[in-house]
Amino acid sequence: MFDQAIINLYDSGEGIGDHIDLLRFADGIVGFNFGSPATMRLRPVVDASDRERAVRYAEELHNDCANQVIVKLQPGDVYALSGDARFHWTHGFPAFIDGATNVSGRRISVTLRKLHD
Ligand SMILES: O=C(O)CCC(=O)C(=O)O
Ligand SMILES: [Fe+2]
Repeated sequence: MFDQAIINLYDSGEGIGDHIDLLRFADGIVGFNFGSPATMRLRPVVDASDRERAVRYAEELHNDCANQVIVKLQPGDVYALSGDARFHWTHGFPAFIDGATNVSGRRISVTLRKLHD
């Protein structure tokens, strides 16, 4: 099903901004969380019907943030993004949350994806 794995390394004070993964990747993305616990934030984008636009401008197109979903990942946890969560919601790991670093120590993530044929 998957044909690639990306490994990301985050030190304390680092994160990844809200984004939608590129459309060249198929639906169904799986991520493993190792090392530090970390908080993932998902937010719906306004009018995600145009997927190209949603991917390109994901950071500016956030809808009502009260609608956001916070997922607290422990070491060894696995998450999956598919359907709306993959195409119509952004995901990100803020560097700081309420003034505190999201990652304490080092975090390693492994993300599995499939490129469209
Ligand atoms: O570090 C993670 O778990 C997420 C990485 C990610 O969203 C990405 O590489 O597109
Ligand atoms: Fe991503």
